[in-house]
Amino acid sequence: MLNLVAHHANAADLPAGFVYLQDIDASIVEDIRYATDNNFVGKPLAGYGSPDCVMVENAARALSSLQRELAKKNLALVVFDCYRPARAVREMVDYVTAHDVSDETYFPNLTSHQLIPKGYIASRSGHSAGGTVDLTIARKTLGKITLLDMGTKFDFFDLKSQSSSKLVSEGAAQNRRFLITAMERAGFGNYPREWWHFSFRNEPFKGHSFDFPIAKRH
Ligand SMILES: C[C@@H](N)C(=O)N[C@H](C)C(=O)O
Ligand SMILES: [Zn+2]
Repeated sequence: MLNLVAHHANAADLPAGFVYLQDIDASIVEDIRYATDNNFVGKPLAGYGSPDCVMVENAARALSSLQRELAKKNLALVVFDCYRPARAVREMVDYVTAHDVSDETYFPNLTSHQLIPKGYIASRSGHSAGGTVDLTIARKTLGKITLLDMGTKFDFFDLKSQSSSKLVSEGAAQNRRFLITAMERAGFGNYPREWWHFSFRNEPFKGHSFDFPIAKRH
C-alpha cells in the first residue's frame, strides 16, 4: 500500500554521528540566523531548509551538560549557528566577494572584500564538519530571555568582537570570559577573532566539509 503520510526528517535521516540538538536538549534556545533574513546576507542561506541546530552527537551532549550547569543559575545557551552546509559557505563567499561595500549593521569599519582575509568568514568553514557552533548565553527571568551583554552583537565583524578586545565595557569583557571559560570546561575552544565561535576539541569529522541540507526535524 502507498504510504501517503508526509515524510519529515528525524535523526535517522541525518548522516551517522549527527543529531538535532533539540533531540538531545530541548532547553537550549535556538535562533538559527542563517535560516532567516536576520543575518549579514539578508536572506536565508542555501541548505538551511529549517531553523534547526544540527551537529555531531558528542558536541551536542557536551553542550547539554553545560546547559544543565547554567540552568542552576537561571542561564541558558542560545545557539545562532551549528552545522553549516558547504553550499551556504559558498553563498557567503559569493556574497562578500560580489561587491566591495561596508554594512552599517554588520561591518561598518570594513568592506566586504576584507572579511575573508581578516578571518571573519571562512571560505572552508569548521561549521561544515558539525562540531563548531556560534552561541551566547541568556538570562531567563519569568519566562523572558535576555542575552548577556557581550559588547557586540553576533556576526559584528570588527576588532571589537575579538574575544579579549579592550574596546568593550568591563561587564561585557567579564561576560565573554564567563562564556569562554564555561565552553572550555565543556570541551570547546574559542576562536579569538569572534567571541561567539567555538569548536569541539574531540570532533569526529575535523577537516571534513559536509553539504547535506538541514531539513525540518519532525
Ligand atoms: C560567519 C561567522 N559566523 C563565522 O562562523 N565565521 C567563521 C570564521 C567561519 O565562517 O567559520
Ligand atoms: Zn562560527
